[in-house]
Amino acid sequence: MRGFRARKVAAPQVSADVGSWLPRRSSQAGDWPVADLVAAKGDTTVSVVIPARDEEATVGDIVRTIRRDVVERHQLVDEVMVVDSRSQDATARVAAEAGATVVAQDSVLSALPGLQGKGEALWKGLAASTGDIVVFVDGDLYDFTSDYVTGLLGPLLTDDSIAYVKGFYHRPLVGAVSTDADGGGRVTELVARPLLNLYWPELAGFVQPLAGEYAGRREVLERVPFVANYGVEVGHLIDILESYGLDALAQVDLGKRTHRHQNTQALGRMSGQIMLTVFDRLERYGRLVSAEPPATMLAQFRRGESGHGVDRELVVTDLACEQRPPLATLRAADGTGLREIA
Ligand SMILES: O=c1ccn([C@@H]2O[C@H](COP(=O)(O)OP(=O)(O)O)[C@@H](O)[C@H]2O)c(=O)[nH]1
Ligand SMILES: O=C(O)[C@@H](COP(=O)(O)O)O[C@H]1O[C@H](CO)[C@@H](O)[C@H](O)[C@H]1O
Repeated sequence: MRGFRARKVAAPQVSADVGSWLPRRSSQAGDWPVADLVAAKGDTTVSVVIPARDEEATVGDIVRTIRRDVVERHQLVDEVMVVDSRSQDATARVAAEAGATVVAQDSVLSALPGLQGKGEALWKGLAASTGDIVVFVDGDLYDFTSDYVTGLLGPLLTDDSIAYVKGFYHRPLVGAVSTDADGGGRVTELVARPLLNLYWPELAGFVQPLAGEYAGRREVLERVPFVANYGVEVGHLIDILESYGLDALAQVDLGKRTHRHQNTQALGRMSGQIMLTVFDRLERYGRLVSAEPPATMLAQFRRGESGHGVDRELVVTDLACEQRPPLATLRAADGTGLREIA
């Protein structure tokens, strides 16, 4: 019998577009020295907006680090704002004592009914802040450094063709007794990355598509909707890709990110919110038309009082959420500057 010759099968590859985008639009925080950025800044103004719900343990150090390094020592950042997202703890006081401008989420654009969620906090922070460039930083970070801010600003202050920059990092999963060096980003690895690779393979090059640290030009951020809950990040990536193209997006390696982790039931709800956002965008951009809209109720089971025939507590969450419209449409409709109605 002739020797069996395995058919040479080419190794799977990302698309040529992603393959060329990766080296062209990826950098590291160290590529952007703060002195170069101050020189490049000119009269461009920069706001850092920190969404914070019950982050009294961490928000103060984040604000102090930003103020020390890139407000006082180097005049790179013009505004440090914390959006108090209906906190039940001392987040607002801790942030104010650290030197942040603190706005209560529901006090911004208060003529509108307030919504619950991270995206709502970000949208309100965008409306209340003033910078030409806005940097978003989560308020639950443990090893935050101002490199996060300079790294995200680098591409935006030096290349007008870039509209939005995502951070990426190694993401340890810090447990009570051990740490998994790359175990973090569970929703990213189990939900967001597979969905984006299946339906928006143009975004396959993003190392951390759900990164909570990112920055954008106000003129772009005010022209995209904000999903009010945890779907906000994936919604941004898809909407900005569709409206501005892949080359308007970039990413910067910020090293390592350690943050407060939610439990898996909470991440199950986050996953559902992200999936609903992706399904909404699939319909919106005509990439998939479903015969039936997805349901929005998520039933979860946890230890607790028995019921419904099982020795578990049944917890049902409605994952549906509103999407805040692009802020620019509010201004257009109102005919005044947002600042007046913020
Ligand atoms: O309704 C919300 C939910 C979250 N956050 C903030 O958004 C950031 C990221 O949220 P979280 O840590 O809950 O998400 P995770 O990082 O666990 O995915 C944190 O600073 C939260 O305090 C907020 O301001 N309002
Ligand atoms: O990336 C993820 O899988 C989640 C959960 O992270 P961990 O598994 O707790 O490290 O965290 C991110 O996702 C949220 C939804 O997009 C963002 O809002 C968070 O800022 C980000 O931390």
